[in-house]
Amino acid sequence: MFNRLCIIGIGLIGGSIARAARAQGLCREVVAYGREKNLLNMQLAKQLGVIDEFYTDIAAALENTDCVIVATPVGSMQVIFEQIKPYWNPETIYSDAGSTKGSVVSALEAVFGAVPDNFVPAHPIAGAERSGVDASTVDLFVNRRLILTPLENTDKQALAKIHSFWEQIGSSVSVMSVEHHDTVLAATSHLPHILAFALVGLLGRKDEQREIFKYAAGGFRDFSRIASSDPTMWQDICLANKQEIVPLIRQFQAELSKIEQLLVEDQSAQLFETFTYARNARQRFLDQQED
Ligand SMILES: NC(=O)C1=CN([C@@H]2O[C@H](COP(=O)(O)OP(=O)(O)OC[C@H]3O[C@@H](n4cnc5c(N)ncnc54)[C@H](O)[C@@H]3O)[C@@H](O)[C@H]2O)C=CC1
Ligand SMILES: O=C(O)C(=O)Cc1ccc(O)cc1
Repeated sequence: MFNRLCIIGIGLIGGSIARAARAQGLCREVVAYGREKNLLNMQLAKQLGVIDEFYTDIAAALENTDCVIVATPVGSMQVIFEQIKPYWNPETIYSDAGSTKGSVVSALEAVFGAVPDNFVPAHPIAGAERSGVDASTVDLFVNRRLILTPLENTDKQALAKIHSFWEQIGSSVSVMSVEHHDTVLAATSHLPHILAFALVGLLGRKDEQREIFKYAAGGFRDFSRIASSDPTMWQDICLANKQEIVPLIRQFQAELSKIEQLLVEDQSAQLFETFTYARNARQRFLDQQED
Protein backbone atom coordinates (compact mmCIF):
# COMPACT_ATOMS: atom_id res chain seq x y z
CA MET A 1 0.00 0.00 0.00
CA PHE A 2 2.81 2.40 0.97
CA ASN A 3 6.45 2.25 0.10
CA ARG A 4 7.91 4.34 2.93
CA LEU A 5 5.76 5.23 5.94
CA CYS A 6 7.05 7.91 8.31
CA ILE A 7 5.75 8.07 11.88
CA ILE A 8 6.33 11.32 13.72
CA GLY A 9 6.27 10.45 17.45
CA ILE A 10 7.03 6.76 17.86
CA GLY A 11 5.29 6.16 21.21
CA LEU A 12 2.42 3.88 22.21
CA ILE A 13 0.22 4.84 19.26
CA GLY A 14 2.92 5.49 16.64
CA GLY A 15 4.71 2.28 17.63
CA SER A 16 1.50 0.24 17.46
CA ILE A 17 0.68 1.69 14.01
CA ALA A 18 4.20 0.80 12.81
CA ARG A 19 4.01 -2.75 14.19
CA ALA A 20 0.57 -3.38 12.70
CA ALA A 21 1.47 -1.87 9.30
CA ARG A 22 4.53 -4.11 9.08
CA ALA A 23 2.67 -7.20 10.23
CA GLN A 24 -0.02 -6.67 7.59
CA GLY A 25 2.51 -5.86 4.86
CA LEU A 26 1.06 -2.36 4.37
CA CYS A 27 4.44 -0.71 3.81
CA ARG A 28 7.89 -1.72 2.62
CA GLU A 29 9.71 0.49 5.13
CA VAL A 30 8.78 2.39 8.34
CA VAL A 31 10.86 5.27 9.60
CA ALA A 32 10.40 7.57 12.57
CA TYR A 33 11.13 11.20 13.29
CA GLY A 34 11.72 12.45 16.84
CA ARG A 35 13.70 14.94 18.84
CA GLU A 36 17.20 14.46 20.28
CA LYS A 37 15.71 14.08 23.74
CA ASN A 38 13.72 11.09 22.51
CA LEU A 39 16.78 9.29 21.14
CA LEU A 40 16.65 6.38 23.61
CA ASN A 41 13.01 5.65 22.80
CA MET A 42 13.76 5.70 19.05
CA GLN A 43 16.81 3.45 19.50
CA LEU A 44 14.57 1.05 21.39
CA ALA A 45 12.02 1.18 18.55
CA LYS A 46 14.74 0.14 16.10
CA GLN A 47 16.09 -2.57 18.42
CA LEU A 48 12.59 -3.99 18.85
CA GLY A 49 12.16 -4.08 15.07
CA VAL A 50 9.24 -1.66 15.22
CA ILE A 51 10.94 0.68 12.69
CA ASP A 52 13.67 0.35 10.10
CA GLU A 53 15.32 3.71 10.79
CA PHE A 54 14.91 6.89 12.81
CA TYR A 55 15.92 10.50 12.25
CA THR A 56 16.25 13.66 14.30
CA ASP A 57 16.40 15.63 11.02
CA ILE A 58 12.91 16.16 9.61
CA ALA A 59 14.08 16.56 5.99
CA ALA A 60 15.82 13.16 6.08
CA ALA A 61 12.84 11.51 7.75
CA LEU A 62 10.39 12.81 5.14
CA GLU A 63 12.50 11.98 2.10
CA ASN A 64 10.67 9.67 -0.35
CA THR A 65 7.79 9.01 2.08
CA ASP A 66 4.39 8.36 0.57
CA CYS A 67 2.57 8.41 3.92
CA VAL A 68 3.29 10.45 7.05
CA ILE A 69 1.36 9.90 10.31
CA VAL A 70 1.73 12.38 13.16
CA ALA A 71 1.32 10.59 16.51
CA THR A 72 2.57 13.16 19.03
CA PRO A 73 0.53 14.86 21.78
CA VAL A 74 -2.00 17.23 20.20
CA GLY A 75 -0.39 20.35 21.69
CA SER A 76 2.82 19.75 19.72
CA MET A 77 1.17 19.28 16.32
CA GLN A 78 1.29 22.90 15.15
CA VAL A 79 5.06 23.01 15.66
CA ILE A 80 5.37 19.75 13.74
CA PHE A 81 3.25 21.02 10.84
CA GLU A 82 5.54 24.06 10.68
CA GLN A 83 8.54 21.72 10.51
CA ILE A 84 6.93 19.60 7.76
CA LYS A 85 5.69 22.57 5.68
CA PRO A 86 8.91 23.25 3.71
CA TYR A 87 8.96 19.60 2.58
CA TRP A 88 5.20 19.22 1.95
CA ASN A 89 4.61 16.91 -1.01
CA PRO A 90 1.22 16.99 -2.80
CA GLU A 91 1.70 13.31 -3.75
CA THR A 92 2.20 12.15 -0.13
CA ILE A 93 -0.71 11.28 2.17
CA TYR A 94 -0.59 12.88 5.62
CA SER A 95 -2.67 11.83 8.64
CA ASP A 96 -2.59 11.89 12.43
CA ALA A 97 -3.78 9.98 15.48
CA GLY A 98 -4.64 12.89 17.77
CA SER A 99 -7.41 12.53 20.36
CA THR A 100 -8.96 15.89 19.45
CA LYS A 101 -9.74 16.88 15.89
CA GLY A 102 -10.76 20.58 16.05
CA SER A 103 -7.34 21.50 17.41
CA VAL A 104 -5.54 19.55 14.66
CA VAL A 105 -7.63 21.29 11.99
CA SER A 106 -6.93 24.72 13.60
CA ALA A 107 -3.20 23.96 13.75
CA LEU A 108 -3.20 23.04 10.04
CA GLU A 109 -5.15 26.20 9.17
CA ALA A 110 -2.70 28.31 11.18
CA VAL A 111 0.28 26.83 9.34
CA PHE A 112 -1.09 26.29 5.79
CA GLY A 113 -3.95 28.82 5.64
CA ALA A 114 -6.37 25.90 5.05
CA VAL A 115 -6.31 22.18 5.74
CA PRO A 116 -4.34 20.64 2.83
CA ASP A 117 -6.38 18.29 0.59
CA ASN A 118 -3.95 15.44 1.24
CA PHE A 119 -4.28 15.53 5.04
CA VAL A 120 -6.79 13.02 6.48
CA PRO A 121 -7.56 13.66 10.20
CA ALA A 122 -7.92 10.38 12.13
CA HIS A 123 -8.37 9.15 15.71
CA PRO A 124 -8.02 5.53 16.85
CA ILE A 125 -10.37 4.90 19.78
CA ALA A 126 -7.94 2.44 21.26
CA GLY A 127 -5.07 2.83 23.59
CA ALA A 128 -3.95 2.42 27.15
CA GLU A 129 -2.73 4.32 30.18
CA ARG A 130 0.85 3.44 29.22
CA SER A 131 3.15 5.48 26.95
CA GLY A 132 6.26 4.96 24.87
CA VAL A 133 7.24 2.49 22.18
CA ASP A 134 7.85 -0.29 24.74
CA ALA A 135 4.11 -0.25 25.47
CA SER A 136 3.17 -0.56 21.77
CA THR A 137 1.57 -3.76 20.48
CA VAL A 138 0.80 -5.23 17.08
CA ASP A 139 -2.91 -5.74 17.84
CA LEU A 140 -3.81 -2.52 19.70
CA PHE A 141 -6.31 -1.50 17.00
CA VAL A 142 -7.84 -4.90 16.27
CA ASN A 143 -11.64 -4.81 16.71
CA ARG A 144 -11.42 -1.19 17.88
CA ARG A 145 -13.04 1.84 16.37
CA LEU A 146 -11.24 4.44 14.35
CA ILE A 147 -12.83 7.80 13.49
CA LEU A 148 -11.97 9.76 10.34
CA THR A 149 -13.03 13.42 10.20
CA PRO A 150 -12.46 14.48 6.58
CA LEU A 151 -13.26 18.01 5.41
CA GLU A 152 -15.09 19.00 2.21
CA ASN A 153 -11.82 19.43 0.32
CA THR A 154 -10.17 16.21 1.58
CA ASP A 155 -8.86 14.25 -1.38
CA LYS A 156 -11.12 11.22 -1.96
CA GLN A 157 -8.27 8.91 -2.89
CA ALA A 158 -6.24 9.87 0.18
CA LEU A 159 -9.34 9.33 2.34
CA ALA A 160 -10.01 5.91 0.77
CA LYS A 161 -6.39 4.86 1.31
CA ILE A 162 -6.29 5.86 4.99
CA HIS A 163 -9.72 4.20 5.48
CA SER A 164 -8.39 0.98 3.95
CA PHE A 165 -5.10 1.22 5.91
CA TRP A 166 -6.96 1.25 9.24
CA GLU A 167 -9.38 -1.49 8.17
CA GLN A 168 -6.46 -3.69 7.23
CA ILE A 169 -4.94 -3.27 10.69
CA GLY A 170 -8.21 -4.45 12.17
CA SER A 171 -10.15 -1.29 13.01
CA SER A 172 -13.79 -0.60 12.39
CA VAL A 173 -13.78 2.78 10.65
CA SER A 174 -16.45 5.50 11.14
CA VAL A 175 -16.58 8.86 9.41
CA MET A 176 -17.98 11.96 11.10
CA SER A 177 -17.52 15.73 11.27
CA VAL A 178 -14.73 17.30 13.30
CA GLU A 179 -17.30 19.02 15.56
CA HIS A 180 -19.31 15.87 16.20
CA HIS A 181 -16.12 13.96 17.01
CA ASP A 182 -15.05 16.51 19.62
CA THR A 183 -18.52 16.63 21.22
CA VAL A 184 -18.78 12.85 21.51
CA LEU A 185 -15.23 12.27 22.71
CA ALA A 186 -15.50 15.01 25.35
CA ALA A 187 -18.26 12.94 26.98
CA THR A 188 -16.95 9.43 26.43
CA SER A 189 -13.22 9.93 26.94
CA HIS A 190 -12.13 13.38 28.10
CA LEU A 191 -14.57 13.85 31.01
CA PRO A 192 -13.99 10.29 32.35
CA HIS A 193 -10.21 10.86 32.37
CA ILE A 194 -10.67 14.17 34.23
CA LEU A 195 -12.93 12.44 36.79
CA ALA A 196 -10.34 9.70 37.35
CA PHE A 197 -7.52 12.25 37.76
CA ALA A 198 -9.68 14.29 40.15
CA LEU A 199 -10.75 11.35 42.31
CA VAL A 200 -7.29 9.79 42.57
CA GLY A 201 -5.80 13.24 43.26
CA LEU A 202 -8.32 13.85 46.02
CA LEU A 203 -7.74 10.47 47.64
CA GLY A 204 -3.98 10.74 47.20
CA ARG A 205 -3.94 13.93 49.26
CA LYS A 206 -5.81 12.34 52.15
CA ASP A 207 -3.77 11.21 55.17
CA GLU A 208 -5.13 7.72 55.04
CA GLN A 209 -4.12 7.27 51.37
CA ARG A 210 -2.17 4.10 52.06
CA GLU A 211 -5.27 2.57 53.62
CA ILE A 212 -7.49 3.75 50.77
CA PHE A 213 -5.36 2.16 48.07
CA LYS A 214 -4.67 -0.97 50.17
CA TYR A 215 -8.35 -1.81 50.66
CA ALA A 216 -9.59 -0.64 47.27
CA ALA A 217 -11.73 -3.23 45.51
CA GLY A 218 -11.95 -3.94 41.78
CA GLY A 219 -14.33 -1.05 41.11
CA PHE A 220 -11.80 1.51 42.27
CA ARG A 221 -9.04 -0.23 40.31
CA ASP A 222 -11.15 -0.14 37.12
CA PHE A 223 -12.17 3.47 37.59
CA SER A 224 -8.73 4.75 38.59
CA ARG A 225 -6.68 2.92 35.91
CA ILE A 226 -6.92 5.82 33.48
CA ALA A 227 -5.50 8.20 36.13
CA SER A 228 -2.15 6.50 35.32
CA SER A 229 -2.32 8.05 31.82
CA ASP A 230 0.34 10.46 30.57
CA PRO A 231 -0.14 13.97 32.07
CA THR A 232 1.33 15.80 29.03
CA MET A 233 -0.99 14.02 26.64
CA TRP A 234 -4.04 14.74 28.82
CA GLN A 235 -3.09 18.35 29.53
CA ASP A 236 -2.97 18.85 25.74
CA ILE A 237 -6.28 17.05 25.09
CA CYS A 238 -8.16 18.92 27.84
CA LEU A 239 -6.93 22.35 26.78
CA ALA A 240 -7.57 21.56 23.10
CA ASN A 241 -11.20 20.59 23.70
CA LYS A 242 -12.09 22.77 26.69
CA GLN A 243 -15.07 24.39 24.94
CA GLU A 244 -16.77 20.97 24.96
CA ILE A 245 -15.38 19.76 28.30
CA VAL A 246 -16.14 22.74 30.56
CA PRO A 247 -19.96 22.60 30.05
CA LEU A 248 -19.85 18.85 30.72
CA ILE A 249 -17.94 19.39 33.98
CA ARG A 250 -20.69 21.83 35.04
CA GLN A 251 -23.42 19.29 34.19
CA PHE A 252 -21.55 16.65 36.13
CA GLN A 253 -21.23 18.96 39.14
CA ALA A 254 -25.02 19.48 39.02
CA GLU A 255 -25.54 15.70 38.89
CA LEU A 256 -23.29 15.20 41.92
CA SER A 257 -25.12 17.96 43.79
CA LYS A 258 -28.45 16.21 43.11
CA ILE A 259 -27.09 12.97 44.57
CA GLU A 260 -25.63 14.88 47.53
CA GLN A 261 -29.05 16.38 48.23
CA LEU A 262 -30.80 13.01 48.01
CA LEU A 263 -28.37 11.63 50.60
CA VAL A 264 -28.72 14.60 52.92
CA GLU A 265 -32.53 14.23 52.77
CA ASP A 266 -32.49 10.42 52.99
CA GLN A 267 -34.45 10.19 49.74
CA SER A 268 -33.90 6.47 49.28
CA ALA A 269 -36.51 5.96 46.54
CA GLN A 270 -35.06 8.75 44.39
CA LEU A 271 -31.56 7.48 44.97
CA PHE A 272 -32.69 4.05 43.81
CA GLU A 273 -34.31 5.62 40.74
CA THR A 274 -31.13 7.58 39.90
CA PHE A 275 -28.95 4.48 40.07
CA THR A 276 -31.50 2.35 38.18
CA TYR A 277 -31.73 4.93 35.39
CA ALA A 278 -27.93 4.91 35.00
CA ARG A 279 -27.74 1.14 35.11
CA ASN A 280 -30.40 0.81 32.39
CA ALA A 281 -28.73 3.49 30.29
CA ARG A 282 -25.45 1.56 30.43
CA GLN A 283 -27.24 -1.64 29.40
CA ARG A 284 -28.74 0.20 26.41
CA PHE A 285 -25.24 1.36 25.39
CA LEU A 286 -23.93 -2.20 25.65
CA ASP A 287 -26.86 -3.59 23.61
CA GLN A 288 -26.25 -0.94 20.92
CA GLN A 289 -22.59 -1.93 20.73
CA GLU A 290 -23.59 -5.49 19.94
CA ASP A 291 -25.75 -4.31 16.98
N1 LIG B 1 -2.49 6.78 24.57
C1 LIG B 1 -3.65 6.48 24.04
O1 LIG B 1 -4.33 5.62 24.57
C2 LIG B 1 -4.12 7.20 22.82
C3 LIG B 1 -3.48 8.33 22.34
N2 LIG B 1 -3.95 8.96 21.22
C4 LIG B 1 -3.26 10.16 20.71
O2 LIG B 1 -2.10 9.71 20.04
C5 LIG B 1 -1.03 10.63 20.18
C6 LIG B 1 0.18 9.93 20.77
O3 LIG B 1 -0.12 9.39 22.04
P1 LIG B 1 0.77 8.23 22.69
O4 LIG B 1 1.33 7.38 21.64
O5 LIG B 1 -0.04 7.64 23.78
O6 LIG B 1 1.93 9.10 23.35
P2 LIG B 1 3.44 8.65 23.69
O7 LIG B 1 3.90 9.59 24.76
O8 LIG B 1 3.54 7.20 23.93
O9 LIG B 1 4.19 9.00 22.33
C7 LIG B 1 4.29 10.30 21.83
C8 LIG B 1 5.63 10.47 21.15
O10 LIG B 1 5.69 11.78 20.57
C9 LIG B 1 6.97 12.33 20.82
N3 LIG B 1 6.88 13.80 20.76
C10 LIG B 1 6.29 14.63 21.63
N4 LIG B 1 6.42 15.91 21.22
C11 LIG B 1 7.12 15.86 20.05
C12 LIG B 1 7.59 16.85 19.15
N5 LIG B 1 7.35 18.14 19.34
N6 LIG B 1 8.28 16.43 18.05
C13 LIG B 1 8.53 15.12 17.83
N7 LIG B 1 8.10 14.14 18.65
C14 LIG B 1 7.41 14.52 19.76
C15 LIG B 1 7.33 11.81 22.21
O11 LIG B 1 8.73 11.88 22.42
C16 LIG B 1 6.81 10.36 22.12
O12 LIG B 1 7.77 9.51 21.56
C17 LIG B 1 -1.58 11.78 21.04
O13 LIG B 1 -2.02 12.80 20.18
C18 LIG B 1 -2.77 11.15 21.75
O14 LIG B 1 -3.74 12.11 22.07
C19 LIG B 1 -4.99 8.48 20.47
C20 LIG B 1 -5.64 7.34 20.89
C21 LIG B 1 -5.28 6.64 22.10
O1 LIG C 1 -6.86 3.60 28.40
C1 LIG C 1 -8.02 3.82 28.04
O2 LIG C 1 -8.98 3.20 28.51
C2 LIG C 1 -8.31 4.85 27.03
O3 LIG C 1 -9.37 5.43 27.04
C3 LIG C 1 -7.26 5.08 26.02
C4 LIG C 1 -7.51 6.20 25.09
C5 LIG C 1 -6.94 7.42 25.36
C6 LIG C 1 -7.10 8.48 24.48
C7 LIG C 1 -7.85 8.30 23.34
O4 LIG C 1 -8.00 9.32 22.49
C8 LIG C 1 -8.43 7.08 23.04
C9 LIG C 1 -8.24 6.02 23.92
